[in-house]
Amino acid sequence: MSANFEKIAHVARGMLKDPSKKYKPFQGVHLPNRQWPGRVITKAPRWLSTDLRDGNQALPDPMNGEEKLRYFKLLCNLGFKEIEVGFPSASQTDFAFVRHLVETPGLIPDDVTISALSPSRDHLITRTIEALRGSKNATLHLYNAVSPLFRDVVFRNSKQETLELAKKGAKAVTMATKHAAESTPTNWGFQYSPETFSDAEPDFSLEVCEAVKSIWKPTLAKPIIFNLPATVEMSTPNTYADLIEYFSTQISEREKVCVSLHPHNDRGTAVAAAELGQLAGADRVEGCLFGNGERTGNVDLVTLAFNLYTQGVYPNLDFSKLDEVIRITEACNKINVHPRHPYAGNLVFTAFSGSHQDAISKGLRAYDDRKDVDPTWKVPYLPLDPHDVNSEYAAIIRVNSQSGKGGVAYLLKTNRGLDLPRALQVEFGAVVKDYSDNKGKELTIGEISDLFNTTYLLEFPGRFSLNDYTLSSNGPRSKSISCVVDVKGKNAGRCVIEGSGNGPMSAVVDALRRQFNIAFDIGQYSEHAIGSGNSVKAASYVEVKFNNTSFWGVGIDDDVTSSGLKAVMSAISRAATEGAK
Ligand SMILES: CC(=O)SCCNC(=O)CCNC(=O)[C@H](O)C(C)(C)COP(=O)(O)OP(=O)(O)OC[C@H]1O[C@@H](n2cnc3c(N)ncnc32)[C@H](O)[C@@H]1OP(=O)(O)O
Ligand SMILES: CC(C)C(=O)C(=O)O
Repeated sequence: MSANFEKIAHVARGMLKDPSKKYKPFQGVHLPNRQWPGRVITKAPRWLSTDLRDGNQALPDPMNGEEKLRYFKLLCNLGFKEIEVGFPSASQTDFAFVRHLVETPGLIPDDVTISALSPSRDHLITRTIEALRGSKNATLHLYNAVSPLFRDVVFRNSKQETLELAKKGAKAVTMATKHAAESTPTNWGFQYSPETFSDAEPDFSLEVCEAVKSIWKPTLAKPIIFNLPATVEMSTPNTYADLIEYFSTQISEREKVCVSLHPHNDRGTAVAAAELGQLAGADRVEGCLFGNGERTGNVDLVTLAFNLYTQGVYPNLDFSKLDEVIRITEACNKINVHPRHPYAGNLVFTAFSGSHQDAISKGLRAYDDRKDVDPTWKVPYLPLDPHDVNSEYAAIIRVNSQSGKGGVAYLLKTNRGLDLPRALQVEFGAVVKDYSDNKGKELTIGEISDLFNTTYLLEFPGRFSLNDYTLSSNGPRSKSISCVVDVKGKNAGRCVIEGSGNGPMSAVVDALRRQFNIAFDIGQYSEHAIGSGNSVKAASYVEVKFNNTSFWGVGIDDDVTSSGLKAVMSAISRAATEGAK
């Protein structure tokens, strides 16, 4: 055997220039009158989480009982009403876990149905029913593969033998559940999966399902679940939808049948297959959180749920605390959620690039301004409001050398309440870009904030800093100012400067010109409050112009006049430093 593997590995190395001899295109069902392309999904399907079965069987280290219980509780809290809790005939861990659920009062909510999977083998069916018996609601899930490949290679069975295997299993299930019902009051449901449905002849899948149905005899009140797995995803998702529509329209007594999907993600299109499958008539979807499961995984139920939600359809699953869901699934599965995972990855609400940040921050501002009259979510680049999954807006915008002024300004606004005028955004954006380019890494908000303080001399004063001031009025448009100014560098020391003008700004310009012979004009000026109540502060931004060169200054103080004067000192100190360079 090992010699064979070596040989295959040797022959198969490298991609073929002409793969057409080795790989054949999938032949789908002929369905010229297909209806699904014209439909829209308007309601959530029935969901079944198979995290504890298909997900668990695919883990390098399957969950232990404690982890399974934690996961089960999570699934119940999220709103799942059908949960496949394991493959109890496979291991004592699974069997004991299912018994623990059943035997511990209150663990399984009354409206939750647990289900367990069994191959079509008598002793395994008996053991599975042994595990489930006593649960208020339980689904016995029977499966056997029906495709030609499995018939030929795995089972070496004819079609007839495959059909007989399914019938034998179905009969064994009927017998065993009847027997179990004599001693325990379980409300039994039945599910059959023609495994490898996606690669089977559609008419043969139908034939097997009809045979199982005639044994289980579903009613309107107790429909049978036919779960039609894309055990392996075979082709583009439309081909799966065709198979589902074909099955859904051809199966007899459709009203007594729940058509269920179980898409795997081999081609990366399980989500699309599940959505098109619903258009094609399916009522129910099986999958796992974040797409865990065999190989490339089962369909991701989180993505499916949010795909509905962002079309305005409530999915009947509540992922409000998405961070907690991620934490628990990562801990139990020991597999991390990818940072780019739809809706859930820790980078999916994050923009580093300047034009994205600009559009997002404008979009968020526009949304905030109009949401009371029009709550429709329309923000560039963000299909979901991060608040709906408890994410902080601050996490959306992160800064590196690809970022622009808008993102930086957004962070200063959200983290420090500083609403920078556009021209100052441009100036400081360039400062941040230089800094991050040199650093070659993402900047934290702490670093950006420190850089802002250093650049605009908010913590360590520059050449000129305001110590105190007195303002007096000489009439309606005439003010005199006296400022105590600390000077660093040349002529260092403390001095008092005096001047007058039609307001405090023009008065301080006059005072600086008189005392230090500094001639400049005030360009743009703006101020705003930061915070509210007793702790309110004022932030002032001023542009000073020396000939054609402008420098921005920033001042923050409890007192609004003081913040303006500080902004002037900040600007002229920066000009003095730049002039000295
Ligand atoms: C697509 C899916 O995810 S299906 C679910 C798959 N999950 C699992 O297999 C997890 C748990 N499985 C197990 O623990 C084991 O495989 C068991 C307990 C079920 C069976 O173990 P074993 O008896 O040692 O059999 P083993 O796993 O080696 O091989 C499977 C055998 O069952 C047969 N088989 C496979 N599926 C089925 C089925 N649905 N119904 C009946 N027989 C089946 C195979 O043909 C093979 O038969 P063979 O021994 O005559 O060749
Ligand atoms: C048993 C079935 C439902 C399955 O897991 C699959 O085919 O992928």
